[in-house]
Amino acid sequence: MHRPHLLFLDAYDSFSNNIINLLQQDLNATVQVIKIDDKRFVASDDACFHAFLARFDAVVAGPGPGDPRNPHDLGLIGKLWHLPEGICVPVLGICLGFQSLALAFGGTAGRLHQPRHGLVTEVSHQGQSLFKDIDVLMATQYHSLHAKLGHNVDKASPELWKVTSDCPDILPLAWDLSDDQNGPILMGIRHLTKPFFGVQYHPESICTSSAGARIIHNWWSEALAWTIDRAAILRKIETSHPVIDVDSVDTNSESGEDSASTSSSLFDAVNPTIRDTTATTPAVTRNSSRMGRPTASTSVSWRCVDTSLDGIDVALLLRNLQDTDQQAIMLESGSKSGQPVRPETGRFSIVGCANDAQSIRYSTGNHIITSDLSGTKTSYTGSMADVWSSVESFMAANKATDGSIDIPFWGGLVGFVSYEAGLETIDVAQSTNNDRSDVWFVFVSRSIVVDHVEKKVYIQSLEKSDNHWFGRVEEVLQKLMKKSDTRSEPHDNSNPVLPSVAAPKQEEYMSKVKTCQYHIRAGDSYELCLTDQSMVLYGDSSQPESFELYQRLRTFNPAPFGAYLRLEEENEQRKNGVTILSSSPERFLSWSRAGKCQFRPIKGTVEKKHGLTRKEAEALLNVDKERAENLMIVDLIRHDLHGVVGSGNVKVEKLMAVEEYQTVFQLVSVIEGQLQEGSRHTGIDVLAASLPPGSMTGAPKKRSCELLTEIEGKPRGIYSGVLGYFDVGGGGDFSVVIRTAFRWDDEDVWRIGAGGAVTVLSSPQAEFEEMDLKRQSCLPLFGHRRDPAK
Ligand SMILES: C=C(O[C@@H]1C=C(C(=O)O)C=C[C@H]1O)C(=O)O
Ligand SMILES: NC(=O)CC[C@H](N)C(=O)O
Repeated sequence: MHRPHLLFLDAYDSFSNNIINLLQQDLNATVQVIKIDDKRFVASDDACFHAFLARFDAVVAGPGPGDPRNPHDLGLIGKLWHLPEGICVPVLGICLGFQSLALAFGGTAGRLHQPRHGLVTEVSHQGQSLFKDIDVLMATQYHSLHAKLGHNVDKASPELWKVTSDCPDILPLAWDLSDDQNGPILMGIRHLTKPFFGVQYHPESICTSSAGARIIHNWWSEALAWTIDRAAILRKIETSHPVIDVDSVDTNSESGEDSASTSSSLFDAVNPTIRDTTATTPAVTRNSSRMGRPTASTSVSWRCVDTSLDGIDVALLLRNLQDTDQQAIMLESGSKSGQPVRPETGRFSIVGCANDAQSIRYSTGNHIITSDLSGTKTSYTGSMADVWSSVESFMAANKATDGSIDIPFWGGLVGFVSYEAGLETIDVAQSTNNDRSDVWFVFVSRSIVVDHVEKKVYIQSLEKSDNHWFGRVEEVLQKLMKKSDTRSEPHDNSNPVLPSVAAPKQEEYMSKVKTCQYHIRAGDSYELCLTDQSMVLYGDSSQPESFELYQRLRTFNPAPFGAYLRLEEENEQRKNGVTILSSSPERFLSWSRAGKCQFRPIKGTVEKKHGLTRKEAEALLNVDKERAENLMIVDLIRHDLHGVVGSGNVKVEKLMAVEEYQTVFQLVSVIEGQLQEGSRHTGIDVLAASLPPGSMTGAPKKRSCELLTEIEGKPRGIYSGVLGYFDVGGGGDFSVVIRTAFRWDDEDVWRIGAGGAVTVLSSPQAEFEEMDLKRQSCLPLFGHRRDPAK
C-alpha cells in the first residue's frame, strides 16, 4: 500500500508531536514538519509554497494558540484553502486548522461562553465521512473559540446536520451537544467539493477514545479517493506547471532530520521515494565527539557498607565530611520515622564532594559561558545550545560502565538550570538583566549514595587511587553508625529572630489570575501556571546559617527531591555563590542508563487540612478543573517526549493518581518513553527539548510563557527550573524546583516562588490561597507560620 507522505503545519502548539505520532503510527505516514511562519515560504511568493506543497500527498494543519481571524496566528495555514486548481491538496484541519477552514468558506468564529480546555465529552455524529464506522466517541477539547456556520438553533435539531446559506460548501459532520451553556458546538466538517476536512476536538489526546483517532484513517481514505479521482487531471497540470526550483529553498523540516526529497508524492509513479521522519525536535547541537555510544573512559571505584542495623543520617554525613559554608552538594530523599517518604521516587540520597571541582556556568543575562569542563577555564559568549553541547561532550568523555548497577548515580555533573534558561531554549524573550548564573553544574567525582530502602551506603570515587578518601569516609561512617540513634536535628527554633517577608499582595495576585483568564478566553492559552515570589529579608547578622535552615526544612517538609546546594565561584572582582534549600515533591525527568525516560508532572493540589482523608482528597481532586489541568500537562509532556524518542515510544503509565505529601495531596501522572537503541539522542536531548517544565508553564508552552513573562513582570530564577544530575553511567534525574528557597550571595534575600495553574474554571480567591499554601512549605523555616499575605 502507498505510504502517505504528509506535510504537518505546526502552529506552535504543545500537542503537535502527538498528532505526528498518530499519523506515523496509524497511517504509517512519513511526515515533514514546518512552522506556520516558516520564513522560506512566508517571505517568498506563493509559487514557491505551491511547488513545495506539490511534494506531499496531503497536509495536516495543526492546532495552536490565537484566533483564526488573525492572519499572524494562522500563517501558512491561511494559504491552504484557495490554492489554484492544480495545486489543491487534501487537508485535515485540527482545532485552529479546523476553525480556519470554516472561516475560509463563509463561517465565523466567536468566543465560547465557557472555554473548553482539557474537557472530555461525547461528540455526536451521523457516521458519515470522517465519522464512518465510528460508534460512541469521547473526545478531548482544547479551545476557547468556536466556528459557526450560521445554524440558527440553540439545541439538538435536524437543522444542525444541513448546510447553511452562509456556508453552502461546508457540511457539518459532528457536534458537541453536551454543553447547555455554550449550546451546540461544531466539532467536525467537510467541504462538499474540495478535499478539506476538519475536527475541532483533539484526536491525539491521551483521553480521546480510539474511535476519536479513527477519523485519521477515514480522512486518509477520503483523501486517497479524491486524489485518485483527480489524478489524471493533476498529472496533466503537473506537467504544464512552471518549474520552480524548490530545491534552491532549504525545505528541511525544522528538526533538520528530514531532508526534502525531490519527489515523493503519490503521483510520482516512476520512483516513489519515501523518506522517514522520526524525531521532530532538534537534537542538541553537538560536536562530533558525542555521536554514537561513547565507550567507557572513566573508572568508578566503589565500596558498599551495610548500615541496615544502624541507619545513616545523610545530613550528619555531609556535616562530618565537609565544611558546609563551602561548596556543598546534597540531593536528599526525605524520610520520616526512618522511612523514605516516597520510595518510588525518593529512595536514594547523594552527598557530593566538589570543592575545586570543574564546573560550567551560563548566564542568560549576559550570555557568557564560564567553564573548565574542557580542562582550562574559559569564558566566552554562547547560548543554551552551546551549554548542552559542552555538557554532552563532557559526559561522553567521562563515560563509565563499572559502577554498582544497584544505584543510579556514580558521579557526574550536579546542578541546576533556571526557568529563564529554559525560556531561551524555546525562544521566549526574558526579563533577566543580571549576570547571575542560570545554569550551574559542578563535577562530582567523589560521592556517597545512600540507599534508604536496602539501607546501604556506597562510597564512590572517579579519581585514581583514592584510598585516602575511602578511608576518611569509612571512618566518618563508623563514627556515625556507633551513634545510630542520632539524627541531625535543627536547633531549637522556638524563639527565632523573625525576618521581614515581602509577600505577593492578594488583590494584585487575584487581578493577575483574571488577566490570565482573559488571555485564555481569547484563545491564546489553554492553561497558565501563574507564580509569584515571596522575599525573606534578614537585614543584619541575625541570618541563620543556611544548613541550619535546611535542617528545619527537611524536618518540617521531608520530600523525595530534597536538596541542599551551596555553589560558589571566585573571580577577580568578587566571590559569588548561591544556596538552594529544596523540598520538591516533583520529578521533572529521569532517564536510566538504558535510556528509559520518565516524567512525573504534578497538577492538581488540595491542602491536607487536619483530618482530610485520602478518600476525601480523591473526591476533591477528581473534578473537571483538576483533571483538565493535569490532562493538559500530560498531553504537553507526551509532545515534548515524542519529539525526541520518536513515534510509538511514549506511554502514559499513570494517569492522575492521588499522592500524599507532608502538607498537600497532589494529582500526579507518569509519562514514560524509551530512547531507541542506536539513536543519536540521549537523555540530555530529552531534557534540552522539554524546558521549562510544562507543569510550570501551561499550554501551549511558548505562547503561555510569553504571556506569563508579561504578567509576572520579573524573572523566576532558579524557581521553576530543574535541579539534579547527569550520571557518568549515562542516566540522569531532575526535579522541578518548587517548594524551595534560594539565595544569591550578592543580595541578602531568600526567595520563595509559589503559584498554580490557572484555567477558566479557576477562582481568583482559590488560586491565591493555593499559592499561599505552597509558600507554606518553606516560610516556616524562617519562623513564619501561616502569615496570610495581604
Ligand atoms: C507552581 C507550583 O507548583 C506546580 C503547580 C501545581 C498545581 O497547579 O497544582 C502542582 C505542582 C507544581 O507543578 C509551586 O509549587 O509553586
Ligand atoms: N487547540 C486549538 O487549536 C485552539 C484554537 C484556538 N486558539 C482556540 O482557543 O479556540
